[in-house]
Amino acid sequence: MNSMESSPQLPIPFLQSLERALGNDETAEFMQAYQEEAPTSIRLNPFKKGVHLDESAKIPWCDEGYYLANRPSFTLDPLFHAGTYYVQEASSTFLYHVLSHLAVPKDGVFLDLCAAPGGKSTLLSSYLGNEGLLVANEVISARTQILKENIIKWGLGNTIVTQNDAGQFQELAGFFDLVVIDAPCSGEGMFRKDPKAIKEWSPEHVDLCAGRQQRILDQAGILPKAGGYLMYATCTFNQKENEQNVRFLTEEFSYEPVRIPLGSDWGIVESEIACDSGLFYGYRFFPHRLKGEGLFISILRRPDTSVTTTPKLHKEFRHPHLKRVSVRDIPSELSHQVERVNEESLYALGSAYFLFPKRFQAEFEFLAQHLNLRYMGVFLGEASNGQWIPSHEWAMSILPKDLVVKWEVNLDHALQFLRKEPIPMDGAATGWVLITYQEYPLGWVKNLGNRINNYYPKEWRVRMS
Ligand SMILES: C[S@@+](CC[C@H](N)C(=O)[O-])C[C@H]1O[C@@H](n2cnc3c(N)ncnc32)[C@H](O)[C@@H]1O
Repeated sequence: MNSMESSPQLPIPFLQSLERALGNDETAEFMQAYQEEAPTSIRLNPFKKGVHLDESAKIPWCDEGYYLANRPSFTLDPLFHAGTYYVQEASSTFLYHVLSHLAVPKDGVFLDLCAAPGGKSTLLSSYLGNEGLLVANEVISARTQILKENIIKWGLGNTIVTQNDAGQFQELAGFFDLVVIDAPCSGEGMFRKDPKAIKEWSPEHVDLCAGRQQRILDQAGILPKAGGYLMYATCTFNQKENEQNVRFLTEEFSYEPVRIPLGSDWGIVESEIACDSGLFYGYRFFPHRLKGEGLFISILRRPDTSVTTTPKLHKEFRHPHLKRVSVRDIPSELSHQVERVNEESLYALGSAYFLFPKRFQAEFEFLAQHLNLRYMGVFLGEASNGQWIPSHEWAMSILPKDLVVKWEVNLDHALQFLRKEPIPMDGAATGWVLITYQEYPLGWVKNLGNRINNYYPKEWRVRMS
C-alpha cells in the first residue's frame, strides 16, 4: 500500500523521508497509528501521593508514570490542581529510566535548559527530591510563567526558575551535573497530538530548527561538569535535528558515548551515531511501535578530565533586589507558622520572603549573579501594611504545615474554591485557613467571621463549569 495516498494531510516530503527511513510497510503502520487517538498518561508526584492507579497500567520505562483508559477532565480534578500528578506524554517519561540507570547523584545540580511547560523539569525535581537542586530555564516570558506555575504546583522547593537564552549561561561552564536540552524542534513526533505542527512543517523549517538547535548546543556543550551528563532530546524524527546535531556536539566538545539498556518489548529503536570520536547512541520513539508520541534522545558524558566550576560561599551576598535575611528580620507570624525557617536560608525581595535549601546557598548565590531569576525555592508570603499574607506557593509546597489551621472540603466545595467563589465554612476558626481536599492543600482563605475571602490566585482560577 502506498501510505502517501492514505493520508493527504501529512506533508509529502515528510512522508517521503519517513519511507526512506522505515520502508513502505512500516510507514503504513506509522500512518495507521497516526489515525488512532493518542494515549493519555500521567506521572505521579512521589512527594504528594494522592492518586492510586492500577499497576498494570504502568508505563514500562517509568515507575511513576501510568496510562489512563480515557482522557478525563483534568481541569475538574482538584488533585490535579494540588500538584499530585503531571499530565505527561509517555515517551517523555523515558528520562526516568535514563536517570535510574545512570544513577546520577541525587545531590547534584541539574539544568533543564529548554524547560517550559515543565514536563521534564517536574520529573527532574522529583528525582532530586530533598537532596539536589534544579535550574529550570525558559527563554520566552509567557512560557516561563507556565513553567513557574507547574514548578510551584509540584511543590518540592528544590528548583530555581530562570528566564535566559542559552547564550547567557557562559559563566556557568562546568557547573552542572546534568544538562537536559529538550530543544525546540519541527515537532514531527507531535503530528498526532498537535495538528498545528503539521501546518508549520516544511523542509525549510526543519533546516531552521536544526540551525537553532546547533546554536543552543554550541552554547550549552560546555555546561556539564567533569563526569556530568548532557541529554539532548527532540520530539522529531529526522536526522538533521537529531543524529547530525549529536555529531556536531561531539565535534565541538569532548564527550563520551552513553548506552542505555532497553526492555526487549518496549519498542524503542536504538540508532548508532558514527562520530569521529567514536560510536554514540540515539533512542527513537515511534507511535506505531509503542504507546507514546515521537521522541529522540541521546545521552553523552563529559570526560573526567573536563573542567568543573565550584562556587564558594561569600559572606556578603550582593544582588540588586534579593537580600539574605535571618529569622530575626522576618515577621513573627511567618516564624510561628512556617516550620524549618531556622534550618534553611531565607531571602527577602522587598517585603516578600523566600525559603531556600541551605546546602545550596553558595550555588544559588552564584547562579543569582549570572541569571535572570523568576522563582526560587518556596515563596512563603508577604508582609503588607503590617499584616502577614501567606502565599499560595507555600500552600502548594511540601513544607510541613502542622502549625496552620486547615479545613477539609468535598469535591463540590473544592471546585467552588478553585473557581475563586466563596465556600461554606460554618464552624471554622477565623483568620487564615488552609483549604484541603483529600488532605492535599489547595490554597488559602481568610475567614473574617461574617465573610470568607478566597485567596486562590486569580490567574489560576478554574473557569470551566
Ligand atoms: C520542546 S519544548 C520543551 C518542553 C519541556 N522540556 C517539557 O518537557 O515540558 C522547547 C522549549 O524551548 C524553548 N526555547 C526556544 N529557544 C530557546 C533558547 N534559545 N534557549 C532556551 N529555550 C529555548 C521554547 O520556548 C520551548 O518552551
